[in-house]
Amino acid sequence: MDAVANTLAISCAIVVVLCAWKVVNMVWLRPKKLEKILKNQGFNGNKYKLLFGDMKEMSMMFQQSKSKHINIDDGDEVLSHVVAFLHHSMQKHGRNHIMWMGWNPRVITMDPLLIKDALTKIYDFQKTKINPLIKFVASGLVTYEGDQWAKHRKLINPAFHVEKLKNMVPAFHLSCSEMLGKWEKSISSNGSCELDVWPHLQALTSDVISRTAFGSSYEEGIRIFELIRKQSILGMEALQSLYIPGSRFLPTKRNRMMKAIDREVNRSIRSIIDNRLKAMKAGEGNYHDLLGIMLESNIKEVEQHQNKTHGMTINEVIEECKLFYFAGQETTASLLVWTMVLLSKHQEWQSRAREEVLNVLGDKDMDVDRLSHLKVVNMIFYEVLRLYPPVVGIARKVDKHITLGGFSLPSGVQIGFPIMLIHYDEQLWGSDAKKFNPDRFSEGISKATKNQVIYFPFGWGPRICIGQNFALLEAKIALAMILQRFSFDYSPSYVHAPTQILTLQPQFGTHLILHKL
Ligand code: HEM
Repeated sequence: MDAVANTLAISCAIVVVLCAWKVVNMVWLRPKKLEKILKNQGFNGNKYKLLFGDMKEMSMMFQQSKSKHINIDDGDEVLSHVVAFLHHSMQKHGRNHIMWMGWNPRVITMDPLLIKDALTKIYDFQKTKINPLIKFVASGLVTYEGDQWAKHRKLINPAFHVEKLKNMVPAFHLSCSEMLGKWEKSISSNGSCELDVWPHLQALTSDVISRTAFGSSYEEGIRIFELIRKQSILGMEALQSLYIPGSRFLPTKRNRMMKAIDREVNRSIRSIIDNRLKAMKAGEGNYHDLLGIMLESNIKEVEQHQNKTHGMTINEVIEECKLFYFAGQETTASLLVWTMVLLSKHQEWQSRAREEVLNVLGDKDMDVDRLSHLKVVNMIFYEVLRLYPPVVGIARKVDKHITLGGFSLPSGVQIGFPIMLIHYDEQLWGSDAKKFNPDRFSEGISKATKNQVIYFPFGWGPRICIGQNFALLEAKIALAMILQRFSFDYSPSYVHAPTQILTLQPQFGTHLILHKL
């Protein structure tokens, strides 16, 4: 008996020692080893701090920046407001440096060749998984790797073909008309009104996703949008704090809320999909929406290979639908809101864009071919996406030893591509980098960037945003319709405070004066 008890005690002791060793290795020995390897190659950065790395300082700087109002004309102020920690650490440690995401080192690079190389090799440089709670906010295609990613990308691609997008123009148009109808009602007898356009633009892009994804109205999807918006705020909070492995299973308030929201969103989307599948079986309805095209592409693939593993499961389809809301809604609202802000500031560009819209479209119907002639509007969008990219940075990680541009990156290292810092960089863009100048895009993106990867608001390489044409078409229609009906300017109560809540958003709304034309 004693022998059994002894063996048990020794086994337990070994397990405890092994676990303790694993934890010590994870939070101290391994980070210190990686720090040494990276420092020896010239990457400077703050010294690794146990468990938190740079997270505490990052969170503190984020909170401090939130309480400040900034000068729209001062690019450095904008940067130190939006990406406070990164901006500060790049100034302190150089263009290629390291920062600590908890116990994981992240190499931040401003080098276009490294960016190009890493974003092309998608099998070597994979998405970072910082906090598993983020899966409640964005899962599906954006998070998959390898064969699973390739399969989903192939199945979802047809939904975003330009030919399919053409069929969605009436839905874009209808959503915009409804929003502008509300704006018109707010106009007072002097022909003007003050309006916070931010919630209206958010409602517009929600409405558009609802109609184009599900062919249903915003009213039906309203609960889904609200829930997904709440979920992104909780997700952003989770991202700001250190993730302790396994803590997602603890019954904390945030965990419980995120799980409850997720259950409810899944239930709502499943019911939409079930109804759709029934309608498809009965040969009813139109299948020109994202869900219809995705289900059709899925069914075709399964039939072609006579094998269900070639298609997506219903749960996977639900994840992709959630992703459309998340990835497509706030991002496009962000593009539109910063466009209105910058055109309020730069009235000459607002006039040029309106003149073009009236010349090209007049009172004719919107169609994709006519919209493609809006050159000035395009240049304005490119410049807005440069200065106010809805996604301010992306990251990857390496799971095995990789060489990148002569640097040796051991397994466990992450790489950060600070989109916004790169877009503002004077070495890459010239001395007017921080100024609003759509003319730089007058001969297209390749000319403006001299064919370097220094402009990537939609990401770059095989994993480039699948919805970029969708977003730009939607934004074009919305801006054209706004310019046809209104001119706009800042209200005295407008406060410029772009802030990152997963996407780049106006912290205090966007109060503008609208004048009916
Ligand atoms: C102005 C609007 C938008 C911006 C700035 C934007 C930005 C981005 C960026 C930067 C990425 C790459 C992320 C990475 O490489 O880590 C991405 C990927 C993605 N975006 Fe967008 N996006 C926009 C609109 C949309 C829309 C409208 C949809 C769908 C309705 C969408 C769906 C996706 C998806 C599914 C991915 C993942 C692609 C993959 O991994 O293969 N996005 N987006």
